[in-house]
Amino acid sequence: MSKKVIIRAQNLCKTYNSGSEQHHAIRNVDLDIYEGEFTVIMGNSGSGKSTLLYLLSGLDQITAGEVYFRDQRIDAYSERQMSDFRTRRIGYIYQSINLVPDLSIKENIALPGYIAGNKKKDILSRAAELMNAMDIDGQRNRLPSQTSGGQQQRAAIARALINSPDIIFADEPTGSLNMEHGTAVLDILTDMHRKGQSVVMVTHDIKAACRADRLIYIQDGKIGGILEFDTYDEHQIQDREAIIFALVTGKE
Ligand SMILES: Nc1ncnc2c1ncn2[C@@H]1O[C@H](COP(=O)(O)OP(=O)(O)OP(=O)(O)O)[C@@H](O)[C@H]1O
Repeated sequence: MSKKVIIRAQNLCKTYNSGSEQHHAIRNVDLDIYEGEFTVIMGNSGSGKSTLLYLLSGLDQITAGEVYFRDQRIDAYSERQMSDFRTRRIGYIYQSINLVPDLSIKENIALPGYIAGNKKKDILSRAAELMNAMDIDGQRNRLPSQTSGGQQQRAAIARALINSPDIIFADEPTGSLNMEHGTAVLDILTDMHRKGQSVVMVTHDIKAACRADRLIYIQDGKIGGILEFDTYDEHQIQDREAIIFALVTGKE
């Protein structure tokens, strides 16, 4: 069966201008992200991973090239279409978690549902289902500051899922977590992917990268290599780690 493309980038470029200086962060990238796959993006610090994630998800404007979501060109969207795309089609998980400090865990999770204009009853039942799945039911009425980093990141994942997005983008979702919490978050993402969710995750962590169906290595704003794997199986983790390590160190 042929794979379906969910996000396509063609000749994608991003240049940052700071004063008289220009920095070409993404340089002529052609890339397909497939429906239902767990795609991982790796690369050195400053190689352009976060920038690429922002461009593929429509969170930042491209300098040149084209970005497609299925057959629609998102870089040509009107402001209204883009806002609708961001609210309904994608879920974004930030390394810094980014929960609203004055809202409870439940209110944070529900917020994008209200922004999308969904019915309160539906939002609350979906939020309850997600809090249960993320094991944060007991924290529902607490402020983020009254919960652990792992619970906050699980709440951020629930928030990203509230509108049942077509694709989840996660920028180093385990970066601020200890190993136990980080593994729990990876297990949740892997489980979502097994149920058919398309996931794109940036990570520095080779163990986390082992969850990938497809690994994209970014080097100086270009694609430096791509690895394709079979379905993730914990028993193959050491082999997979060695393959990823060889790609990453061979390119540095
Ligand atoms: N707003 C900006 N203005 C100017 N330069 C920027 C801006 N944002 C990023 N850059 C530069 O673009 C390059 C790519 O940045 P990006 O954040 O995408 O890298 P990254 O691979 O995600 O890095 P890290 O792993 O350290 O998070 C870097 O050299 C960075 O300094």
